Amino acid sequence: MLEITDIEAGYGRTRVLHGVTVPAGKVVAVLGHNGAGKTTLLRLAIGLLKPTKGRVLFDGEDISSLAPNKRVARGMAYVPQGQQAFGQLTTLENLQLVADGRRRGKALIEAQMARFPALEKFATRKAGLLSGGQRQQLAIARALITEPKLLILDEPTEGIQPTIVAEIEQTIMQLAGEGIHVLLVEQHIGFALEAAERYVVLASGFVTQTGDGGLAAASTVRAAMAI
Ligand SMILES: Nc1ncnc2c1ncn2[C@@H]1O[C@H](COP(=O)(O)OP(=O)(O)OP(=O)(O)O)[C@@H](O)[C@H]1O
Repeated sequence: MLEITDIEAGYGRTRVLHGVTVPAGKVVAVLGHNGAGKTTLLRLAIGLLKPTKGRVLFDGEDISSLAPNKRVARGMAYVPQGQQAFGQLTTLENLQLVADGRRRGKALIEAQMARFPALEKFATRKAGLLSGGQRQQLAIARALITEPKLLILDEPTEGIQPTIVAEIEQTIMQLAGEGIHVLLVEQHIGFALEAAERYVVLASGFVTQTGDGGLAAASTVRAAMAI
């Protein structure tokens, strides 16, 4: 699906990613401390940033210079940090904004409401009044309405109450079961490794470790991150 090979990228003259390679996998977790370059890597994956060296492959095709909208059209979806939603619109209206004009738009909304019962419960509530966790579920639901092959999630559990963290973890595992690939940035190592098939650890823009996911990898990762 997505393969990122030997990437150099940054902002202006500042190079942030140095020779970064991310293996393919159903769920791939990107771990690392603040400022390690995790968000930069996701921005590169969706095309908001172009590499100065290296390749981004999607379904075997080099998409390194493809614009973000074209990547979305090919089946990539990106949920940035921060539980973004249109706060003055209701939950349902937020979903309709993405679903309108799509064949089966109504069915796509219903499927996401079935996945996230809180969204159905609060369908008529303004998104600005939802909890952070519910808004994150809304952001993920909006992305899923585009029927992606690959969902890119930037810190989906940041600042969210533990019950919804568990629900989001369940969702990620379900998605993998449905054949949707996930590229995930997370600060919660246990959460990320439990869900991940593969992981990479980034430090100062370099990959310092890569391996198979699963909770057994947690101590190795914590040692690599010195925490
Ligand atoms: N738009 C930008 N212009 C210049 N430098 C940037 C920009 N965005 C990020 N950086 C720098 O790139 C480096 C990596 O930032 P990035 O946000 O990718 O890290 P991160 O691992 O996602 O951190 P966090 O966990 O805090 O979100 C940092 O040194 C940051 O200051």
